[in-house]
Amino acid sequence: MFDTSPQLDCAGRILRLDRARVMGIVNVTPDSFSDGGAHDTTEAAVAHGLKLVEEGADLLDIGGESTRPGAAPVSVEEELRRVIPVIEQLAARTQVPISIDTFKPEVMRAAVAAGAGMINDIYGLRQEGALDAAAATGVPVVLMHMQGEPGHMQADPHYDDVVAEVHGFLVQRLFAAEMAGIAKKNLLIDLGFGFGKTTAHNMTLLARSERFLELGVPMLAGLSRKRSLGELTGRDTPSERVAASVAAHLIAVQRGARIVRVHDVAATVDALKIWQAVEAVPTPRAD
Ligand SMILES: Nc1nc2ncc(COP(=O)(O)OP(=O)(O)O)nc2c(=O)[nH]1
Repeated sequence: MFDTSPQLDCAGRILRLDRARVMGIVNVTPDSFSDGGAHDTTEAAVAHGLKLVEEGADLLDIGGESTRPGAAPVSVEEELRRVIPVIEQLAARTQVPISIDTFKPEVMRAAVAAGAGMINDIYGLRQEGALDAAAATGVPVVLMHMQGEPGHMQADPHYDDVVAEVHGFLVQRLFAAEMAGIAKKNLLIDLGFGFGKTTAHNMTLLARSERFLELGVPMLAGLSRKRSLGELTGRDTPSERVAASVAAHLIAVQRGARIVRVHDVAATVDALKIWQAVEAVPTPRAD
């Protein structure tokens, strides 16, 4: 029987989605909310990426601009200076697919030319030129929901029906991407936890994740160390939210997520091994 499970061709590096996959976060930024400054030189970022692959990351997500509320905007030149050397070195020194976390078309093109095999866009390709740039690269694209802009999205997020509104947004972005020439097999969605949402909104979306499976594309979930997890646990320091992050991503996988975007790769890989061991238990035959 041929393998019918979906897979992504990330510029020649195949990411099989026969089981949940772990995307390790490499923020080459001075101000990311949970690890800003920890890896903001090329050497430190490359070393961190290699460590995450050692820990079991199935792919890496390289980011050069923090999206946390109030983060300083970064120019195209500065973002390229930060991410391109890291992508080049990681692509040369590891076999896993490399994703670029950017919404700028110029960075998308340059990152793929440098060896990235996936685009992760928190704006869902809404910036001028992003649809065409992503289509031209031919690599898979993550379309994420965000209400508002990073600078003020958390001021007072409001929805009449957060599930319906996020669903409608993603339907529209999937349509726009396909109209721009991006094949549906190269599209993924992300509910955008923490991007213009309260903790209640985030938990509602997590609880109803399965609602989005009907869109027919793999779902990515990114709750790692986020503020909502801190609110629910009382853990004010992002690095103290590992258990909460693992729990949230396990639930996301149980409710349909195929990729989880995490800072804490080793802990997440271990948790998913338990999940997969239980999933592997055959269903008893109905006699
Ligand atoms: N697809 C996707 N991409 C994302 N990029 C950044 C962040 C924010 O987290 P982080 O990168 O840790 O922080 P910062 O944006 O401050 O660098 N979250 C997501 C997410 O949930 N989904």
